[in-house]
Amino acid sequence: MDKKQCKVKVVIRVRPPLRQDEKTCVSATNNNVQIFNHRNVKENIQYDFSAVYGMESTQLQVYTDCVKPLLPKTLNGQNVSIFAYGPTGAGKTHTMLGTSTNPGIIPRVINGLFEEIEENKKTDTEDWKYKVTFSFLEIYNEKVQDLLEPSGSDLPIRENADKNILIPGLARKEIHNFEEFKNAFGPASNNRTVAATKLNEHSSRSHSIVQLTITKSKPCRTLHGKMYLIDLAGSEDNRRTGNQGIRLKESGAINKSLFSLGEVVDAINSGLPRIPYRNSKLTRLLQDSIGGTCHSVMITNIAPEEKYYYDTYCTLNFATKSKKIVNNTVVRETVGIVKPLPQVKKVLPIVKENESKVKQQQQHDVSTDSISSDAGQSLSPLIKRQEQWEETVNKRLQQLETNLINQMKSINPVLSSQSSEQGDVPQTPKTKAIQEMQRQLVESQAQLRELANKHLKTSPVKTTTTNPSKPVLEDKTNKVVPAMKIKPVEEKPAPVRPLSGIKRKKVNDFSCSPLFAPPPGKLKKKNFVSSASSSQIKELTKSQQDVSKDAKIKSENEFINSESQQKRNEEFLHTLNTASIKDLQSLQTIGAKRAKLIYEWRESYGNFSTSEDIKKIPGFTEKFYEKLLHSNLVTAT
Ligand SMILES: Nc1ncnc2c1ncn2[C@@H]1O[C@H](COP(=O)(O)OP(=O)(O)OP(=O)(O)O)[C@@H](O)[C@H]1O
Repeated sequence: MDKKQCKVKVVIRVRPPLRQDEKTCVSATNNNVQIFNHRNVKENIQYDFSAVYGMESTQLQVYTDCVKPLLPKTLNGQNVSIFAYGPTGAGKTHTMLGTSTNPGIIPRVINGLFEEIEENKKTDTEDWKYKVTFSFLEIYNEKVQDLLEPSGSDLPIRENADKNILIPGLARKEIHNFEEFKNAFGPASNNRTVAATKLNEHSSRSHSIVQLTITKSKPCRTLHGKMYLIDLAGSEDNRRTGNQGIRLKESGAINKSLFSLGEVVDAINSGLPRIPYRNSKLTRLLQDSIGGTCHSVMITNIAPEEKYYYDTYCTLNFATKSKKIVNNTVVRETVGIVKPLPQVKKVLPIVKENESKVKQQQQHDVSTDSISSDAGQSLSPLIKRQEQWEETVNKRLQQLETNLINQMKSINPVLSSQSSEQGDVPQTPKTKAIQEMQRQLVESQAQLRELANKHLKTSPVKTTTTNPSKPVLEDKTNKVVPAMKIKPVEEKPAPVRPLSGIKRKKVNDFSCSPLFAPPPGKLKKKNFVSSASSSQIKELTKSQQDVSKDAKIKSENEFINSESQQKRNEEFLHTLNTASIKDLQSLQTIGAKRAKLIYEWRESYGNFSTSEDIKKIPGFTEKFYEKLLHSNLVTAT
């Protein structure tokens, strides 16, 4: 079989505006979609696809072009999947199901199959027998549910020895004509999980899947074909859907499985050897019908209204990524209204270069099979290198520290526990020795700070002195890019305090400088005190010189609680609202994709009123926000 046929074909369908007075931002021609950013009138983005169905397109046209040619393949033992993808309210259900007066793909396929069978029977030279069965299921909140015979239980997905995917217990109904299908499908549709959201009165809250199996047999030979017709749940921006509670939970499951589907489509269309089918029920189910020797079409539905701009933009990017790799000819270009032509020429090579980077990143992602919400975050090599270095240093420090604590405890566990309870250490020769030890500790802390400052001046991530108010990052290619301010660690004398008072703070309660940010969750909260003989102190002193984190932790905690935090916060918000993609990327924990998302969100919806607003961007979780805020506020010092 021609390998090209195994790719996922991606087409676009634009639904007409639902109200005449709504402003639109999409224009479609045969192979091209343009979207206009109402916030930036100079910008329109163009996407090329092998097929684009505009607002005037009919159900018949979409069916005839995209689906009908695949019916003979199913009848000859091949697997096919057709799915409608897009944001909520963009026309997926309309495309797949339609209405009684304007039927969509599902009813047309059933009719078409029986017509095709009749035609085949007329021309078949051998006595083939045909059998068509259908099942109807939904995946709701990652649970597989039978819609033909609902039982409420989550059906398992299995793979047999021939690598066919099966759902034991799923009802299957044989049908001989369209009427029989309609009679079974109609009532079953009422079992589907549908609810009203702010954007769609009848929003599908699950992926609904019609599975058709077609058996063509004659003595000693049987061909098994399978066709999936899928109305995917809509990708959702919960800021606009107003989803809460159960709707919000549904939305999380929907977005996660769509993300997995995107990964699978990308992997297939990139020709990767390993496809991450197992990351969601949806992709697991589709394993034998998408990629490999199967034929798949993704009909990408978009809505033309301005209010859908960001959804449309994201959806087209999702679709373009797939399409780009299939044909290698897709051009995504940003054209200035004033001088469109020269800009087109300039942008093309950059897009190609980005394509190869994206491809490399995808290969890495798929090989590690990661689909966490952080999967989209790709750290720049510069920051990665720095993080690796920090981790090594931190591990070493932790090890030394643990040794020190253990040794102290082994020296005098009784005193250790007493002191931690009572807070005071009696003045004995041993405690004097401790005080000496503390003094040395403070000294070594100071030494470490000095080293840290030296490192900041010489490390690959460095500040320039030309304009202290606006430091820059310099990368290996000697390109100078603006960055967040990185100040050297402040030279504050750390107060001498009894060891009994030292309490380790949980590492993720604070974040140290870029040099010494500890890996999360490695240190545990500990109270300790010790006393030691002078010989033992000698032994420990060497370790203490390396262990100087306490003073650092304290000074940074002081900073976090200081008044200037508010100012830093404002600066951080300012960066979010004004920085270019490159600048955003230079923030701690923000990778290329997230930087782009922040930038695009800002372009679409305007400035963030608080830094917390970035949680409204899909994929920016509370946890990520806290990590981002914390590390950048501290880094900025
Ligand atoms: N091509 C079209 N022509 C006319 N009306 C359409 C078209 N596409 C969609 N609509 C109408 O737009 C509205 C939303 O469409 P639909 O319910 O199909 O969206 P959806 O993408 O399935 O949304 P959800 O993901 O929330 O289920 C419906 O009222 C539908 O009739």
